[in-house]
Amino acid sequence: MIELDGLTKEYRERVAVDDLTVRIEPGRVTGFLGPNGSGKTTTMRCVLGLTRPTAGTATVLGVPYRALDRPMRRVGALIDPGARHPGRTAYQHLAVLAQSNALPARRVDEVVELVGLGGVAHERVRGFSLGMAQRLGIAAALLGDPEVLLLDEPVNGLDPEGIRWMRELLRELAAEGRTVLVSSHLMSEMQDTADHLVVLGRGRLLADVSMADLLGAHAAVRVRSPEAPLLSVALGRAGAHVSLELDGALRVRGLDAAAVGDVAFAAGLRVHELTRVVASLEAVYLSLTGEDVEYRAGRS
Ligand SMILES: Nc1ncnc2c1ncn2[C@@H]1O[C@H](COP(=O)(O)OP(=O)(O)OP(=O)(O)O)[C@@H](O)[C@H]1O
Repeated sequence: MIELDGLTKEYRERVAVDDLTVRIEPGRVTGFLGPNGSGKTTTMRCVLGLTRPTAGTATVLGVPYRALDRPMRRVGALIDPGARHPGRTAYQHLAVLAQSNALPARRVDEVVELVGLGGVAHERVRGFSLGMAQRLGIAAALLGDPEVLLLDEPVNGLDPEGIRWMRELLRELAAEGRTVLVSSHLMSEMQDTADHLVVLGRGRLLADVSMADLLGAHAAVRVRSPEAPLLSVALGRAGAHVSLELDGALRVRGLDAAAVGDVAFAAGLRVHELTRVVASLEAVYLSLTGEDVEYRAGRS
């Protein structure tokens, strides 16, 4: 469990995190979304005691991070994968971390295998690709077998196989009852990975919602009928919001597919297609954050 209460971080003339109150629950993957500069990394840094909040509190497992006994056994983080000694091998890097945190040396072998770095564990980190460096960062985060994980863009640099591996790993970790907070800009990936979403815009909380509820609220029904104008009127009378698609089909909100079929039947109108349309997280996210994007190409 991670709890933020009125968390605020101000830099000289910029509010990076603005009065953020939210609980990140265990047992599920929580996606942490927001446009560039919306405060995700700053929030994670506050939780990890790396950045001091201007106001408010961030606790993890009920206490501030710095008050945790043996923190690596409780909380794992991937926040700055570049921060490591380039002359060390992956194995040495993890062994130093394990030793300085009183973790058993065998755990190094376990996490090296877990993240798929077995073949390159004795190569210097200097020559690692972005994806290999990410895997090493994940290995370090998992070293203490922690209950809570904070991962800042963990799929950055991973190839499709790596992305799938990461998705399965995060889902397994959450299924084991851990708290998993993960930021990403890859919406299709997030849609397949996260159970819950926390969305920021300019440091403020825009949404704290389950994936099912968010996408369900934007679901629609697509219906084609040779009598579309009449069907549109009938659906409107039944309380639906109806719009016309480019190919002449109707897009219906406010009624599910069964209800749309029933309305058509009751009105004696023929239906040639009836499809439930699941919203994409990308579309919903863009409509949610549209006003709160700070950096946008081509904006005057
Ligand atoms: N050390 C710092 N000094 C001054 N401003 C900072 C500092 N760290 C972050 N900021 C500013 O705070 C805001 C939030 O940045 P942050 O990195 O937390 O956003 P983010 O949501 O993680 O962005 P991205 O998706 O691009 O990684 C940005 O405007 C950033 O420029």
